[in-house]
Amino acid sequence: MRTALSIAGSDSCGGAGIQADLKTMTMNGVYAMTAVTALTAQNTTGVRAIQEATPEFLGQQIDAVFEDIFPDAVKIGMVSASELIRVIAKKLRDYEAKHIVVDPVMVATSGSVLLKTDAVETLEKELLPLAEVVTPNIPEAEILSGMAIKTKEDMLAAAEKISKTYGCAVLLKGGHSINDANDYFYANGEGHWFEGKRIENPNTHGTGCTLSSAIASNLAKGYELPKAVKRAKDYISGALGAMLDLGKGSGPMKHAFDLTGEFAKEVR
Ligand SMILES: Nc1ncnc2c1ncn2[C@@H]1O[C@H](COP(=O)(O)OP(=O)(O)O)[C@@H](O)[C@H]1O
Ligand SMILES: Cc1ncc(COP(=O)(O)O)c(N)n1
Repeated sequence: MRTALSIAGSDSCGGAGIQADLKTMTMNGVYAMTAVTALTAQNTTGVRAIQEATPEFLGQQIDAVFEDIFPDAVKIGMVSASELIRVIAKKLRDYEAKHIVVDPVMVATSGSVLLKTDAVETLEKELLPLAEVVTPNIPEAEILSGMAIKTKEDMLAAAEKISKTYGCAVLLKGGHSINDANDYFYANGEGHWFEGKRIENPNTHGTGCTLSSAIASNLAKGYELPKAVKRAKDYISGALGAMLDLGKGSGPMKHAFDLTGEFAKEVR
């Protein structure tokens, strides 16, 4: 069985972070492992408190995983502090980790800041150059590219700039635009759109986490990056389309929806 490691924060309400990653990887037929960067006391209305792991303890979790069950892919989500980012980057370099997907989580859907301001630079310098693909949403891409993104053309320019600056592929997610759910993919000097049908579901807590861990799962299974992204888009559409409605705020998605076609055959 193929394996994947999520290095991310825990979300007590189960919709985002480590919990979303475990559900997504499992549903995508991959054995999931974790290294927890922080605990959050969080629900669908917001983040109430954050308790970071110490850098030493985070390093020990990563060692424990790599020395025993070497992951076929690694997804990195919320890492709030520079010291934690540095430990992750060092370990991934030392172990020569494969298929690294970086979701540069900065602000939760509810508006809470999940990455300290001074840590943005560390993330850019230390983690992005290790990534096979980075998956910013529009506000995150504005920070990484230093450009305002107001139009489709701005999305193309920002994705190209991020890719060329950090030497990785970029999937710039359009979930925050009004009319569609089209994401722009740029790699090796070429770009194209991954089109998604916008689903009228206000419950989008954990969409970014889910998409990035679905991409990591597909890379772990041996799919090339563009196909891994396409399948991850199909997965997120299924999870949003299952129309779960829980909690008082932006609720989580349903992962145990009926998988069809290719997916169903693989995970059975
Ligand atoms: N209402 C929606 N309908 C369909 N796809 C969506 C919707 N909202 C977000 N997505 C998709 O979910 C993925 C995560 O996007 P986004 O919500 O922008 O990320 P984040 O959670 O990091 O802000 C993207 O592929 C995006 O296109
Ligand atoms: C622990 C943790 N990690 C990440 C997110 C971002 O969630 P989203 O995918 O909705 O942007 C979150 N709210 N909590």
